[in-house]
Amino acid sequence: MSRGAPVCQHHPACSSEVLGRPLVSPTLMEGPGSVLHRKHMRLVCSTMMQMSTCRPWPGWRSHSQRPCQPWKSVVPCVKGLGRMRMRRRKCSLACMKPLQVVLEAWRIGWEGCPPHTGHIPSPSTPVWKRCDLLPFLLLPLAAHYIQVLKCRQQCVLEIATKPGRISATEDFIPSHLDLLQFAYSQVGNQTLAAECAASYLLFYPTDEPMLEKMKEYRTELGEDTAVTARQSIQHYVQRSLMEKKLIYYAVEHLGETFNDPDLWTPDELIPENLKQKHREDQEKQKRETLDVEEREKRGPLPFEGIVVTMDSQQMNGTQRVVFDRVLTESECKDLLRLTKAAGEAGDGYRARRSPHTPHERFEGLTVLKAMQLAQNGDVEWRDAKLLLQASEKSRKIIESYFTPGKKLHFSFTHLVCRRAVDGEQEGRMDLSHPVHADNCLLDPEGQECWKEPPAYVYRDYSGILYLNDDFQGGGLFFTEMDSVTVTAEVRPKCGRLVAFSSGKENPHGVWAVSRGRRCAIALWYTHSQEHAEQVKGHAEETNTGVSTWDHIPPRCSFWAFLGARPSAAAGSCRLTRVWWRGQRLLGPAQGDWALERVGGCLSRPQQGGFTSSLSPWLQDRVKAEELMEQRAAEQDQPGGDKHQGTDRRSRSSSAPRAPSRASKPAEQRQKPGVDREQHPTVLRARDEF
Ligand SMILES: O=C(O)CCC(=O)C(=O)O
Ligand SMILES: [Fe+2]
Repeated sequence: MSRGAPVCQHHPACSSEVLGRPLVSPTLMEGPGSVLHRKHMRLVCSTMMQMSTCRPWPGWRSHSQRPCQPWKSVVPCVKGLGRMRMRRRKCSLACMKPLQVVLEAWRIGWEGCPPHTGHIPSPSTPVWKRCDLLPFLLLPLAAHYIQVLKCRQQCVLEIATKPGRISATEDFIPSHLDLLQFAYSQVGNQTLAAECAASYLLFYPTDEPMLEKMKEYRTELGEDTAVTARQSIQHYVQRSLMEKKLIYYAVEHLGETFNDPDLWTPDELIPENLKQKHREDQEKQKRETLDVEEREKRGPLPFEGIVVTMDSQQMNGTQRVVFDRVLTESECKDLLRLTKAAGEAGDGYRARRSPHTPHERFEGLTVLKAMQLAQNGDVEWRDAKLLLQASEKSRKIIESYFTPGKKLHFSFTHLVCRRAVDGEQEGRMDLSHPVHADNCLLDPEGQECWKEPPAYVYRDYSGILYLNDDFQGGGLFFTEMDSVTVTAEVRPKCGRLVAFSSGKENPHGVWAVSRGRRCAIALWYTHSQEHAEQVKGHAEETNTGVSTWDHIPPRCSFWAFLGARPSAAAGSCRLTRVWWRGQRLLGPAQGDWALERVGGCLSRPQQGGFTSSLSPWLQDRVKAEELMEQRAAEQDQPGGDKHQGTDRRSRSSSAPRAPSRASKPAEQRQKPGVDREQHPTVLRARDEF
């Protein structure tokens, strides 16, 4: 990387350096094909690279495709720079519009003023023609001007935001120039490479690696050859610096605030009190980083018998771990029995049978669905309860390992199986689950992961608790941000829990399941109380006619409306709109579906097109736990069925059962003879929940 430390710490390629472990060893950092070389290739400019035709992906088996030559991207990259300039100019002009209006009004007022002072206007003169008041107009005008400057400063974010995205690429222009200088040097155009390097140095004048590069270019081009930065970049930097100076002056003296979009703003421009805050933020970030390192030296796990099979280091990444023996063979069998019912329920993926690949069928079961099935007598209570317990056990393990002392809440849990569709496996080249990150939208070309909807941005940790290994394929793998370089693989097996932080540091995917059925409990956790699956009273319903985002409680990240077509049959409702921070994600803005009946806070965005009862967002886990409690209370009552059904109690996992609704009397269906006492050995000594 040619960029220096201040930028480096914000750049994904350097993030592991910040965490204390260099991503690449120095020997790997040079020469074509080196890690550094590849990293450069994938930098910001790749938005414009034509890589889609030549990019392989994990699972790709054809040898016919061309290797990539990303430095061919110089031309689109240069074009990109031109387009960028135009967009920024347009944006700046738009910022000036309100100022022009005010200035025009002012000019009209000023024209009527006599050339000398001391003019006393008559009281009936309109305010804007009161020349004696003109000095007082200056203050609002200055405030207005500062707004214009701030607006212009934000223009860089507009050009750095890809179409369809909400968040901008950090340090966009300097990164672009950095890539461009590299690409030019690769194609042997040292003059333009040097020009780009000089332009880059306008942003980061003390950047050591780039200064080094400049020296090399000068030597290659001859000391007499003049190397200057691009004029457009010179103007841009000069003007931007001037704007920043004025804005920061206003911040210091007029109580303005400013969210500087640039990382390159020189330190000396920033007022002392802001610097102080900046330093404190950095300190905090450093402390958090250290905390992560510190946490690598973990304390004892909250359960006996569990082993850490692989840690982050062994998995070539950060915040990754594999635990074994989280479940016993018999527990896996019990849970697998539950998955049979999941096959019919088709829940968990919102009833989509093949959300990721047509070559596999996905069958899922949420904790609530499992409890409801148990209530109906379709599955065993103990199996449904085990699902709740296993997910809580995993939560405790993950919390104690990654975030001791900081509560992790459930965000979403489902038991999910992927079954290879017979006759559909021949020549298959896709994945069971494409490479993704769990809390952001992975953009491998841009080397970014966008933390914005529809990603589940509030997820902090992910866990997958595997139940079996009698299938072909189906390994979990981690990659770099490019989504192709595999850094670690995990083979599922009963009782194995893989856990990792849900962010961009952990892109992952699942190899195709080419034979059999692979089952696991997928778990996501959050630090945010707001998004916790189990917070009682969080979900709410209202009939108060919320119709715009302004009416929605600020603590809600998402808001959904349930509505019915005026002509729809009574009770047939569907989710008609979902809002996220003022933006509509789903459904029409106004009009034909406008008959909203109920609105409510969502803990996660609901993806389109499902029909449901009135409260689809009511928290699964709360309800599941309530059902469980209800069930336990029923059994505690004299005459409760804990005195019945000993046959079930004594049945072992190895004796297959076919739970059948028809075989049970109706009253027993509600309370099959299982209670907490019946499974003291299912989870071991310290397994209190
Ligand atoms: O099942 C697995 O191993 C991973 C699944 C996964 O990554 C996901 O559901 O987000
Ligand atoms: Fe995932």
